[in-house]
Amino acid sequence: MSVIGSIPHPLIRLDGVSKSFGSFAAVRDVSLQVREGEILGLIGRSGAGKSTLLRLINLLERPDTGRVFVAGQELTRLGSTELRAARRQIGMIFQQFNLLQNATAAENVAFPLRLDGKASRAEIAARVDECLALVGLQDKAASYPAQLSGGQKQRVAIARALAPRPAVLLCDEPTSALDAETTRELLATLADINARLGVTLVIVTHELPVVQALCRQAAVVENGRIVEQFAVAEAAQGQSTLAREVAYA
Ligand SMILES: Nc1ncnc2c1ncn2[C@@H]1O[C@H](COP(=O)(O)OP(=O)(O)OP(=O)(O)O)[C@@H](O)[C@H]1O
Repeated sequence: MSVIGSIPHPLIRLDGVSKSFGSFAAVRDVSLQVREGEILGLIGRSGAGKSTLLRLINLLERPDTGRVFVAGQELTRLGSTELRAARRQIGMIFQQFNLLQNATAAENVAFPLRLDGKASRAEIAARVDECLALVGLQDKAASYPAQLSGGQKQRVAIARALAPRPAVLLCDEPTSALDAETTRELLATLADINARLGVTLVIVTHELPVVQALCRQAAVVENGRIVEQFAVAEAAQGQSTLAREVAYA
């Protein structure tokens, strides 16, 4: 099923992707296209397969069948060295932030750049400053994760994900551990990153307000399939009751 129709030169394209865990089919024959600069929400009930679908985009989960393309490259054909290089195009953030606890905010942001081994110390330091500024955390460069609030930790995670200048940012329930006010601020930061840097966002959430606040497109995931896809502005006018039911279930 092609849910966003046929987009010329989509930035992300999944073709007939399936993934099972043992005998359980978590994602079933999903096809999806995401245009460059898009903000797409994947919504649905717990266990519907949203996170698995997201992780198939950067091959954190390898599909059993189907093909995955990002920025014109078929990831499902790449060997491990090429895949590592291709993944620089794809940043990711998680519900529980996944920061290195024994490293400062600046060291966390520098981590992917150090791993990459291409930039000089001075270049890394400049990029770290830039990325912490993007998320409004320059003054926390020397703080450790334990000294930061949940919202600040997620901002460090965003800065770290952006450091290698990805084209795509995958967000797996990025606000589920945050209160309402912090959620609003974080979603504004993500919208700003999309607008200023043109980074394409794909965000998994079970909260419809998150989709309404941030996304332009939404896809409803149910039993491992995309069962509905819609433009969020239309849904706000009351055209998608299914989405509302699913998200609030
Ligand atoms: N590594 C794994 N091994 C076994 N089963 C898994 C694994 N990852 C996911 N699953 C199962 O696949 C199904 C889909 O999981 P997934 O995390 O993609 O759902 P989700 O829609 O993101 O739900 P949630 O919001 O609860 O995370 C669930 O039933 C889950 O238990």
